Amino acid sequence: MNETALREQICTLAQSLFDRGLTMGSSGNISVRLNDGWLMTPTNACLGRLDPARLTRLDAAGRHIDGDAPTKEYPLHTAMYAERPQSEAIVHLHSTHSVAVSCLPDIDTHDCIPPLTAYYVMRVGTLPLIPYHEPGDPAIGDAVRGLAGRHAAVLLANHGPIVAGKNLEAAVYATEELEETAKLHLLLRGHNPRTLTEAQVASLQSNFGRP
Ligand SMILES: O=C(O)[C@@H](O)C(=O)COP(=O)(O)O
Ligand SMILES: [Zn+2]
Repeated sequence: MNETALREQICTLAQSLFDRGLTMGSSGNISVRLNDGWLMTPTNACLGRLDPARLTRLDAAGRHIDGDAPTKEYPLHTAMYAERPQSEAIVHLHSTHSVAVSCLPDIDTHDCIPPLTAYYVMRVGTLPLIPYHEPGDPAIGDAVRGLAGRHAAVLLANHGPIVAGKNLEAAVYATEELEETAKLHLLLRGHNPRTLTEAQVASLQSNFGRP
């Protein structure tokens, strides 16, 4: 896809996420890798009303080339890309149920949501928790660096998910699946749900595992 088409795609998918209530106000940010840098959503922009011409372009060193000022989470996005050469896009939202899970005191920090459905395992896999950082804190890059190579999605404590994909559509689908599974997880708390077995998860990973 050329840069013009990528700009249009970012705005179209961002608006779709916003219109369906998957992030609110000016929360959330999206980026896409280019040959020589990245396109990112600007800071303080509403994902429902992005202008393709005002998206931020950063060069390969993370310098602001044109467009509005970048999302304050650009160090988080660039750290994740550095660990994931196979990923071409990243989505961060404040999707309500995922944020709710990120605030629970008793979650498994190595994998915040159990394997409830096959589609969740196929799209998201395991979901580690990154300790709380202030939004925009570049130190979060260090926390992500140890995990993002092995995990396409991580959950920021008391904040929300950040999800990488082989392209923007894949990152959006995975973020949506994470949110729906977070909702299921909260609905099922206290009901001792049957989860997929280790063998079932291993089979899904080998048949459908994400890069
Ligand atoms: O939670 C935050 O402040 C950021 O992670 C966010 O979601 C929106 O920040 P900008 O992308 O800088 O608008
Ligand atoms: Zn955020």
